[in-house]
Amino acid sequence: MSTTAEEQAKLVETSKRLAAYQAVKDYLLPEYTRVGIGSGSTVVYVVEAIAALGPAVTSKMAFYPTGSQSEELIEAAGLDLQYISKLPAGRQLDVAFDGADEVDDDLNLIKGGGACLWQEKIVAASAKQFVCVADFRKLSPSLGTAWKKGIPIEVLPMAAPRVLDELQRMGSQNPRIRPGLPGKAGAIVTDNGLWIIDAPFAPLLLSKGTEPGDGNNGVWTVDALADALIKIPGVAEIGLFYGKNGLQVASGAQKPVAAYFGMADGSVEVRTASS
Ligand SMILES: O=C(CO)[C@H](O)[C@H](O)COP(=O)(O)O
Repeated sequence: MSTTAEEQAKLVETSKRLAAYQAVKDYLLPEYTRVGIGSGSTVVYVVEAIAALGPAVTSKMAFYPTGSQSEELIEAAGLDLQYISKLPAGRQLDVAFDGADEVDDDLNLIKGGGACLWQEKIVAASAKQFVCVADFRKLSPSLGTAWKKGIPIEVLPMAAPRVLDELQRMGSQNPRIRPGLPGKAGAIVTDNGLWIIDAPFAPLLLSKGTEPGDGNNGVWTVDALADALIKIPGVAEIGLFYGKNGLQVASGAQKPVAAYFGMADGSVEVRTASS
């Protein structure tokens, strides 16, 4: 049976909400005091689920945003807004929730569809546990399969032409500076005053158990590509969240400990990191 675009959009929203409520139920413990809040449309439901717990649970918690959108979400929900820049050295967030544009079988992520990737990575890596929430469209065997717009890369504007050249040399097909939203002339400007380049690559190989793909034949493993991208002069941060997961390192993990997917049949699929 075919679904209309409107029905499909409703299904997607329902699945985002299901994933968000389940993730909050499983990972937001009442004793927690510091919580990271990511960006995007799925995180709206995370904040809704948290606010629904009421002040008896949330009043002892501080919430740390990943940009101006999540700042507004936290404030509008009446939750205590704090900043990661004020988190004392040696302290971590108890948990951080965020969405993703694509999630592979190894829980590597593409993020940055909403242009918030740099702060998102800092907040995720500042948390003891990073939990991803998404709808069924984000599940993918390998990054670059479902999300075709390219890997979001945050760049210093003056370096953008050189970065584009280098990305093409690395095999990216038609990397582009992301334009501003309707009504804004020129490039999109991030919360950090930088630009975003979207760089499509051929689907990325999982790093685990694979010969390192170094791009020589146009094929990269996630880790090899990420390590190469972050070294390009002018690149501030990349939208690949990769490397070790939160079970393997005490802090600094970019990969989630668990990813929650709202499915089209109304169930929630949970994928957890293996050690
Ligand atoms: O990385 C992000 C923003 O930079 C978002 O988490 C990602 O784009 C997913 O967004 P949505 O929940 O709207 O699908």
